[in-house]
Amino acid sequence: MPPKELNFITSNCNKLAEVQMILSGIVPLKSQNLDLPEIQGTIKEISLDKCKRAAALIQGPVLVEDTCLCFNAFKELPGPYIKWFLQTLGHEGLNNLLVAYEDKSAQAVCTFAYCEGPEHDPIIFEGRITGKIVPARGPADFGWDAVFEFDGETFAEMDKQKKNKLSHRAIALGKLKKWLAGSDLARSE
Ligand SMILES: O=P(O)(O)OP(=O)(O)OP(=O)(O)OC[C@H]1O[C@@H](n2cnc3c(O)ncnc32)[C@H](O)[C@@H]1O
Ligand SMILES: [Mg+2]
Repeated sequence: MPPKELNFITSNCNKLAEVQMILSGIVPLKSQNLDLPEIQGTIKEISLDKCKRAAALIQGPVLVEDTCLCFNAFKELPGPYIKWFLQTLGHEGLNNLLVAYEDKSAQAVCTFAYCEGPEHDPIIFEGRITGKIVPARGPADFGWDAVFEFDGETFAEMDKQKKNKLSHRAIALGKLKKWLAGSDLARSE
């Protein structure tokens, strides 16, 4: 039997709110608040491992997501370690890291992984958007949104609906939606 809903495992309520908005009317979404251990590795390896851990814990189908912020001048670091960089250095510190470089461009990368259960291989959906790192503007309530500028606006200044149409997360979920449209999961709604 195909699952009738997606179970998004995340400890981040801001991510959850965006995923709820983007998937609204597409597929029923439930969520469990778990902060899963994250390995070191490539973006793909981290998401695959996170998904397998979640499926083993929940003993059922799960959707997980990992977000990276990759500075091009830093050859894509901090990447998956952005959470710890942000927590330690703050918005100003992220800007200071790039002071010595002319290239302030950065890629926001969102990688969803879905699997049907502990015995199944996860499927990956990635979304990527290029912007630049700027001094903070707008509300500081979601991660690095205030220092990531895309098309003249930081994500924090941007209307939520607009962010959720064009963001790294929207691009990744666009791929997930296409996959759902061709799968039993989408038909089971
Ligand atoms: O439980 P999980 O889903 O892992 O939630 P998390 O908050 O630990 O998230 P990550 O491990 O993916 O770390 C990504 C970091 O980037 C931040 N972040 C994620 N998506 C973002 C977005 O769209 N805009 C700004 N910051 C974001 C988030 O707050 C973290 O500090
Ligand atoms: Mg995390």
